[in-house]
Amino acid sequence: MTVSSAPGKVYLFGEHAVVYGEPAVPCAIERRASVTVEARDDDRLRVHAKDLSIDGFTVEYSSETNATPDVNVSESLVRAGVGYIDAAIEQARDATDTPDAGFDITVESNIPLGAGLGSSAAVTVAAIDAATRELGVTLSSDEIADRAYKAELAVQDGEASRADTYCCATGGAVRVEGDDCRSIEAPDLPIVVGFDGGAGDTGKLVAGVRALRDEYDFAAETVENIGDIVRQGEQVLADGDLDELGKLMNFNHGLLEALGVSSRSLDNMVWAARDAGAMGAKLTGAGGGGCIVALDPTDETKTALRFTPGCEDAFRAELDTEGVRVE
Ligand SMILES: Nc1ncnc2c1ncn2[C@@H]1O[C@H](COP(=O)(O)OP(=O)(O)OP(=O)(O)O)[C@@H](O)[C@H]1O
Ligand SMILES: C[C@@](O)(CCO)CC(=O)[O-]
Ligand SMILES: [Mg+2]
Repeated sequence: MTVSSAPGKVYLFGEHAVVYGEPAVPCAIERRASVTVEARDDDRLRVHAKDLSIDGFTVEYSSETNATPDVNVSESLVRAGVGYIDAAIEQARDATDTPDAGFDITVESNIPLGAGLGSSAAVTVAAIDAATRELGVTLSSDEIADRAYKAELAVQDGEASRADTYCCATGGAVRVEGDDCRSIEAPDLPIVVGFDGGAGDTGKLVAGVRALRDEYDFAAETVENIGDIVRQGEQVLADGDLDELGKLMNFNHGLLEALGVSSRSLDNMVWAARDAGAMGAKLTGAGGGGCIVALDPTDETKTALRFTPGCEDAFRAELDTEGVRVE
């Protein structure tokens, strides 16, 4: 039996624009997904994901021949739920040259699903690490990141950047621009996360931005402008100027809002954080619902968020310097 875990992440800057080759800066946070893998004697997969809740149902799913999930939902919905695990196992089989390897897999996570904290990347990265180790192969974190990116690409219909998967495989703060992925230095960041209890569909939101970008030149320019914010933000991060970092995060949120990926509850939480004195606040990840990230060294933002209608949870998130690891 092998257990691996990987962290979730927040974006300081650059989500969505990173899909079109602009740079982005995600940071791993101390919330992890953990995947337990046990090799089977046959070629079957049994996935037990007790946290997996899509539109209010929980599923324990086995992809064994003729097996059905223990809930009354369509096969396609369940497939969507376990798609990242299936794609991760495909990568692990390929990496170990064992196309018929079967596994019992258990996923446990304290990263909210579909909420912009990179739960899909964390689950995919941890599953690839655990399954390959279970078969006696140890991949470098760069190779795990590359394979996890390919798995995300497959599930998200060919629309994904390397940012989430590289960040959660490597840990810490990273910079991703196209295929160029690297770790960067970051000062202590007083990160506060607000969660509206909801989720957004990454694939749909990315497709929506692509449609706007194709239709309007100014939407394409908005994407490029996000890239300009990231380039400036990198310098500000290196200087450790948190007030300026916050201003740039606010600007980034405005442009994401313009691209149609915010929501009323995300905007409410962003404004509650700013009113409470946060240095800056923005949505994180694909958007549509889910989480915001704010910078505030005091407890004011966290407290204000807890009293904000539509905010279900608010917590401080420490930068996690460790990426994927075997437990
Ligand atoms: N605990 C878990 N157990 C099983 N599958 C999970 C778990 N957490 C996430 N997943 C998979 O990841 C999917 C959510 O990924 P999605 O990319 O939509 O959101 P996210 O990664 O949380 O947010 P973002 O990509 O915006 O950062 C779930 O539908 C499921 O397939
Ligand atoms: C929206 C997006 O930029 C980030 C999702 O966490 C998609 C991606 O980079 O694959
Ligand atoms: Mg994701």
